[in-house]
Amino acid sequence: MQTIEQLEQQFGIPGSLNFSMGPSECVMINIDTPFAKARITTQGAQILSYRAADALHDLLFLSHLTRYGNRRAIRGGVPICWPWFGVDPSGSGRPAHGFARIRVWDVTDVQQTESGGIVLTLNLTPDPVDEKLWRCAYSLEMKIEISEQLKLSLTTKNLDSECFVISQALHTYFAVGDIHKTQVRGLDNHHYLDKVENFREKLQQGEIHFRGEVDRVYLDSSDNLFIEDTEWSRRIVVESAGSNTTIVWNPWDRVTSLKDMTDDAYQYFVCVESANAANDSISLAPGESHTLSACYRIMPLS
Ligand SMILES: O=P(O)(O)OC[C@H]1O[C@@H](O)[C@H](O)[C@@H](O)[C@@H]1O
Repeated sequence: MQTIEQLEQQFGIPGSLNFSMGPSECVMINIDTPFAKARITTQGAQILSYRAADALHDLLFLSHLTRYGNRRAIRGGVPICWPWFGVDPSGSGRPAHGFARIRVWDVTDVQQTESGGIVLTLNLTPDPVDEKLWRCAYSLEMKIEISEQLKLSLTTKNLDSECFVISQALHTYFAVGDIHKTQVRGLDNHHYLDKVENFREKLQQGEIHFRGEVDRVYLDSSDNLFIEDTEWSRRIVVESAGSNTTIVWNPWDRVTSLKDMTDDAYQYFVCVESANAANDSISLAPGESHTLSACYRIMPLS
């Protein structure tokens, strides 16, 4: 495992990027650019915070009660669900949303852009500890660009001699001022699987409002999405590529069953996840690769 000293020596940029030890020995990457401040942990290559220089609020929600540490899922920011999204598709009791979010990733590259942004690369490679969970050889790379936008891209490469199938998601927890005053636009007229009603297929009409638990897998959704938050007067633009599925999730009163969130936490976030899931799972032949990416921008709500 890379130590703080090694990381600092190899990748630190005085004044712009440093490494520190967070709770439960999670390595934190602290970034300060002219555009935004951000915090990322090598646990799950998870972005925990992104706050634009002139912004009053973080783009991302992070639970006060989240737990940290090896093989624990962090509640908030941008968890990476990989190599499967949701419950174990084989039904054999493997962890929900795969194992990428509970593993420590390696930092492999840091670049500063001409305008002062930062591009960070983290990699995950097979580890004997996960052999029982996933036998295929792969490489997984996450690139995170911190600039006036937050850009993410997750590339899976099949290094095996056999084909394999993945589903995946960038399970982003967007912070909102008040979920009651939030709507998601861009999914009008799209079919979705309603997980709250045992995956019944339904048709979205108009924008999504939140008045109770929402847990939906939108199919064939590749257009830009807009999270409009009147409490904070901001619109978040979500632009995805390599993805035809969007998950929209808010647990509402089911939050009380989640030990790593306070009972009122559901009021302050919505998950809008760029994904490949359901009929959009990705099959990769040996040597093939696939990139799932997302770009987030904040605009004033006029
Ligand atoms: O508690 P977890 O494993 O992080 O999952 C949170 C939620 O993640 C969403 O993506 C799923 O659609 C929900 O069904 C799930 O409850």
